[in-house]
Amino acid sequence: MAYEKELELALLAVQRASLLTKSVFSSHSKGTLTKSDASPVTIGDFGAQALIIASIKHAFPEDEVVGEEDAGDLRANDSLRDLVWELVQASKLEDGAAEDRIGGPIKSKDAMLNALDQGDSAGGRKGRIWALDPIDGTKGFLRGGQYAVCLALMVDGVPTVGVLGCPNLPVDDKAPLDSSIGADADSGEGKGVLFSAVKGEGAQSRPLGKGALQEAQKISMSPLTNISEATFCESVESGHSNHGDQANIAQRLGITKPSVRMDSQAKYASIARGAGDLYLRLPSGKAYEEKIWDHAAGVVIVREAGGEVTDAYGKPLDFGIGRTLKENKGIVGAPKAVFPKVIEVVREVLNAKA
Ligand SMILES: Nc1ncnc2c1ncn2[C@@H]1O[C@H](COP(=O)(O)OS(=O)(=O)O)[C@@H](OP(=O)(O)O)[C@H]1O
Ligand SMILES: [Mg+2]
Ligand SMILES: [Mg+2]
Ligand SMILES: [Mg+2]
Repeated sequence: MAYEKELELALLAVQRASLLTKSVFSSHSKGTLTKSDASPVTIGDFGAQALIIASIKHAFPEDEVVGEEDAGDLRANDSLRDLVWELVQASKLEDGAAEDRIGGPIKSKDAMLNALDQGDSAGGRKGRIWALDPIDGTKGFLRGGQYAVCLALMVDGVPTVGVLGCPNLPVDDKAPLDSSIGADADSGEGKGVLFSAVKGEGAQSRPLGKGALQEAQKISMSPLTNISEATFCESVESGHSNHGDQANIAQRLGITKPSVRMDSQAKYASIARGAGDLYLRLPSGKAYEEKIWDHAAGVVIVREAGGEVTDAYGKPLDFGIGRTLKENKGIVGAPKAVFPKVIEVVREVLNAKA
């Protein structure tokens, strides 16, 4: 199998970081800060990024990383830095051999800050670059809703290996997807899934455990024959995608089921395993460049499960031009068989506004 070592490293690193985020949710003060774009970041985001980058650099020292966070706030705030350090030290896989394969514990506070700062790659079209979102859906995480730890390896600008850790999704791939899934105050007890895919090799899910990797099973998108029976997933925040346009598209497709709103790339995971069908993310109107770490892992997983993902105009997503998808607007994901119909209707709705 291609990229076997990269996949195992990504699965174990995402698993360890997902366990860190769960421990922040259940027992720590979350150390929440507000970033310059008014979005939240917590000690969970910092700790998860440091651990994952340390694992990548242990196994593949030459690889670059495009990560959402950096160590700036921690370098300026001693007590926050100490909180993250405590958290990082406490986050170990229960299986010693698995923990060793991802490099074991980070050696010092300085090493932790340096790892965090190594997510500073400018991205690009050449070579091996990892895209990392240590907590996607930070607002969902804070509420006890959906969030995801997201890691993808891009090779020459093409997402090639993708892993999503979704601690608050049900283990059962076919569990019904209703609108309560993205809601608040989920303890995550008995839940947690690791999704993964390698380009050309299919997509899988397995329970999110605490030690060695558990057995995986193949996932695939639902063989949707009647599009009016589709379930579509969208963001919780109306500022992140246009709920009005999305409702309009659903109506034109004859969809009567209410949308399922949830934070994070848990949306991609949910359609990839056939629990939902469509992912609609229409531009919210404000000038916004989608970040590659918000999509790269989910896109490989959906494609390998039998889906297609492009921007809202049907244009291929270009992950090779930097840290953002600046040549794309919005995102649409659907099973391959119905994708052309979905894009046709999305274009109609966008053209009607132009
Ligand atoms: N204006 C705007 N438009 C589109 N997207 C934005 C915007 N602002 C932020 N973001 C990014 O959205 C990430 C969360 O996306 P979601 O689809 O999960 O949105 S939501 O949280 O459910 O509302 C979120 O990821 P995290 O920061 O990792 O939580 C942001 O990177
Ligand atoms: Mg963020
Ligand atoms: Mg994100
Ligand atoms: Mg994030």
